[in-house]
Amino acid sequence: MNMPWKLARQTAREAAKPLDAVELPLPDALGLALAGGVRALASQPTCDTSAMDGYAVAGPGPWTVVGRVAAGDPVPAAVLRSGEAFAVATGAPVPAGSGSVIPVELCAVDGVTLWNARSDADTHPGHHTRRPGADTRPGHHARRPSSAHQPPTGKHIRRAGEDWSAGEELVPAGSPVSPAVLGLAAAAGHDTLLVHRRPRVSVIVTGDELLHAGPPRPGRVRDAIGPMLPGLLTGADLLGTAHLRDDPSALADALSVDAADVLVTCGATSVGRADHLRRVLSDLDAEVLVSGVACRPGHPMLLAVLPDGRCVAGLPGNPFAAHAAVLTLLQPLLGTLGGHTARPPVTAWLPDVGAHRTDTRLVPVTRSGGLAVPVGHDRPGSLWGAALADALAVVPPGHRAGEVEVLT
Ligand SMILES: Nc1nc2c(c(=O)[nH]1)N[C@H]1C(S)=C(S)[C@@H](COP(=O)(O)OP(=O)(O)OC[C@H]3O[C@@H](n4cnc5c(N)ncnc54)[C@H](O)[C@@H]3O)O[C@H]1N2
Ligand code: MOO
Repeated sequence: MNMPWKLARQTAREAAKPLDAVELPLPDALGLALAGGVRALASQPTCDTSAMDGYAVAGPGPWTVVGRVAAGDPVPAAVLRSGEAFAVATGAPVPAGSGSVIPVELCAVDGVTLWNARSDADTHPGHHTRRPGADTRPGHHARRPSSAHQPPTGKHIRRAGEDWSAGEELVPAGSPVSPAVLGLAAAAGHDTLLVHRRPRVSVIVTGDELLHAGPPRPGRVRDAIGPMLPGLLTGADLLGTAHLRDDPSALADALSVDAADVLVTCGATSVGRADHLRRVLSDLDAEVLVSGVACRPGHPMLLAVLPDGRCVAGLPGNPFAAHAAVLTLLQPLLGTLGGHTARPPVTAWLPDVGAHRTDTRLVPVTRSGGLAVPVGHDRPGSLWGAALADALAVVPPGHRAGEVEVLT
């Protein structure tokens, strides 16, 4: 009795535990799952910092410029008093007592005297914003901006801890380490991250009829699964691919590769004379968790656990059936081993494609604006449809038109 498709996926997700956690330098952690939450080692910003090139000011203007601070400088020892200003660069620490920062393009400066030129222009039409160094002609008081306007407190100052505080959890365990997570972790003070190690996979392709180069001919077909698999082993390390004849003892030997966490077999899942997988697994005392799934294509797929804990994913020999089995069983298993939290399903609206009465159909589609469009060419032996598609739509038994899950 074939297992319902949803239950088979769930079973695969729960078939193993996450692999060991390892501390890796940031670049090596890319794509792995966090084994612990990323906590900030320091607040951001660590001190009150200017968000603009300009002048930090205290109290109402005009102000006297009493100092200067550049990016990379320590926090100035000075404490600004009302009527004082400090020239500041974007990213530089502002002195204690700073009420706000006035961007340089809104300032007028004459020697050490600073005005907020924009407020002057606002209240005295005809006066224009002046850049520092522009001709403000000392002594020509009638032409000087003279407003006592005080910019809103805190304007253009990034206060200490405004983004996050030291100790705060920024990204939860189980999240994938994306490029942005790497940048965030560095910003928060980390040189390394604690992540789950990547599952190691060995692939075993079986079949007397398979060719690995050149055109197919009557009785011989090109191996289409071997070339497809590496790109589908998301988040895993492929140790190697063995090509075997239809020979049970060779299959049993290949399944004893103990460097792998997961062994992926291709072919030999069915009931023909040369289909030895189930018998070999039984001889090896494997526990078969999934033996057939109620889905089209791919129903002979299987999942087993060897006595030493290594998992075996059995992909059917028909190439599109093998693709369906990877998305149904192998990817959820690899996700769990790699410590990845399951992501919520992605859905799209699919027209009526003719559901199966008892089995879930996996249908190659392209997606556009929430709509899934079947691409056809979806016979089990052909990867043509899957190659044109950007997802497989999951069509439950009896489904008509409507929203369905899509696998990518
Ligand atoms: N009596 C039954 N026969 C079959 C059943 C069944 O229920 N009862 N199920 C069919 C379905 S569905 C599938 S899928 C296949 C599964 O077969 P196996 O996993 O045992 O694989 P093979 O028999 O070796 O090959 C099936 C088919 O695929 C071609 N093949 C195999 N490997 C590759 C490869 N790496 N690249 C390209 N093509 C491959 C092979 O030449 C066969 O044509 O069983 C059905 N039979
Ligand atoms: O797995 Mo088979 O049809 O479903 O090729």
